[in-house]
Amino acid sequence: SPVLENWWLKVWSGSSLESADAKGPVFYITVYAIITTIRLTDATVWFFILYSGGIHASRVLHKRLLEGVLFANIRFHDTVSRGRVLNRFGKDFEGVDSTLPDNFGRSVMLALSALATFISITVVGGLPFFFVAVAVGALYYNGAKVYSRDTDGSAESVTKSPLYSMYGETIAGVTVVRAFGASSKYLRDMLCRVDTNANPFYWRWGVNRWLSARFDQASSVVVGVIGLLIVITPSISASTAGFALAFAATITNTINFLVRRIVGLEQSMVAVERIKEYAELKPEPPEFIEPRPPASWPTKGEIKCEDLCIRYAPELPDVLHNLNFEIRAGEKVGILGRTGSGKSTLALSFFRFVEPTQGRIVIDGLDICTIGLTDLRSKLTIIPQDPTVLSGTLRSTLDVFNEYEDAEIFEALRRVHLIPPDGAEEDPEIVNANAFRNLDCPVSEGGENFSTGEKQLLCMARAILKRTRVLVMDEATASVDYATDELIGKTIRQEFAQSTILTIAHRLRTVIDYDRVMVLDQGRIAEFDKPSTLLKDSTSMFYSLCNATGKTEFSVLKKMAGV
Ligand SMILES: Nc1ncnc2c1ncn2[C@@H]1O[C@H](COP(=O)(O)OP(=O)(O)OP(=O)(O)O)[C@@H](O)[C@H]1O
Repeated sequence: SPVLENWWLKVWSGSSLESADAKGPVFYITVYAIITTIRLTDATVWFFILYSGGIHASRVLHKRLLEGVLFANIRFHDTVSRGRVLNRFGKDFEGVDSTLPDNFGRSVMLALSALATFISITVVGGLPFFFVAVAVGALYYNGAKVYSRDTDGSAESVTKSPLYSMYGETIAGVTVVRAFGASSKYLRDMLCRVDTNANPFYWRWGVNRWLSARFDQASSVVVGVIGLLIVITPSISASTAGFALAFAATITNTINFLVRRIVGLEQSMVAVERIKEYAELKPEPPEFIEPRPPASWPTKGEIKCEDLCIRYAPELPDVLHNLNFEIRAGEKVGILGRTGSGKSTLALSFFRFVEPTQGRIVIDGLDICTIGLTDLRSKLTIIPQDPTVLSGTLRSTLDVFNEYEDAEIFEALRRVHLIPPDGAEEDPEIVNANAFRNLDCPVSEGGENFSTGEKQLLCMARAILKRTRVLVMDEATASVDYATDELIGKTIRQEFAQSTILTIAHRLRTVIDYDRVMVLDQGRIAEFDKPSTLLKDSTSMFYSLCNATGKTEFSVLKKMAGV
């Protein structure tokens, strides 16, 4: 269109000189208006198509990224900081949403415009103009190469992740940071990271200005050379000369912006590349595998571990070494061992958060690696070390899938002693103050409005509602007082009388009356027997663990174990 407009201006300006039957100004203005209207409509449609396409691409990419990150294996979440993930969803998507379509559209438009300019100069001016155009092109190309090399768009993105990470971590740990009087240190660190992140931006604009200055110089040369050519070529008409000069002046501008847009496009594509990297992460195994296990699986809760070896990543050493054991249906087993002996890893392996590198886990005759993750995880219950409660209401926390009646939920809360048993005498003021009586009571982010012990009890109530055949508890009552722990212990034994229970415990009282205890030592089973049998053997590790609790506690433990 600009070429058409300029061409028409040339025709118009040359008409009175070159032809006898020149038309009136209304004719020329009308044609010029039509050309301009076409140009405007064309640009509007072009940008509409471009932005609709951009938004569609963004949606597709966002969906893929979200699925990629949500279904990525646990190792990814272990090793990649939240800041990096947030950066992909934030800054990188901003690039795809807003700058990518614009850069793409304008790059194409400017490239076409530059091409049209080159062609018109050549057609109108002949071969000398063509050679000048090629020389100018080479000059610009050289500048563009330096510009592209020096404007590394990824630097801005890469330095943003530590900023996000630090922001998140500092906000989450603000009380600890203040308690240690480290606020100013963190502020300084944060400002350092902001500087590091702002640096590439500053230099990018420096390079932009360099490019403009360089191209302006080139522009002067081009206009000068064309002016000289016009002067020494008397055969060129005044309108053609004006046309060539007008284009020479605009071409520098066009190419300047073309180069900046192409480099911008390159940088926007870096964002796409980064999003694609996370969208194509190795996912966890499938949710469902046909044939699916029977709906009633596991009916008994028999567990068999055969030669089980677990490691967190191929490059890391084994954490569990060739474990072989069997747990009978309905058996209650306590798992003990020093810190780092692999207790939590064993618990996680039942849910395939870490996959066995060797061996297998069989529950009721079914190798758990042969079934889908949803089927597996919905049939077992884990109460993890770190109680996870999401924001919402008490009801949505306890009954995530909206499956239970209010009465059932209250019953579960009663069983974990968050509300007193039916018929118990209560002070009306306490009744009103007890948040657990109201299922619509708000639960803030991460359950911050509850104590850790209360959160553990909420997780326990959730498990009671679900009531599965296999229950794994990882220090589930570590933050609960002794008296409540004992009451919970009783509840668990009643509610899960038919279920197999594996309990990781630091408090020996929790597991002392269990059927058997397994003592792990550096990822190997050191002892696996009845607590009373192990207590009778003064050389056993279990005996020394109990003995280490002190004289009084040791005699209580012995009594509880029936020794
Ligand atoms: N996500 C992880 N990535 C890599 N190694 C891990 C990971 N989690 C645990 N480990 C390693 O596995 C070993 C066993 O850890 P695990 O958490 O199973 O011990 P634990 O007996 O449960 O300890 P604790 O009693 O402190 O909870 C440790 O040496 C630890 O370094």
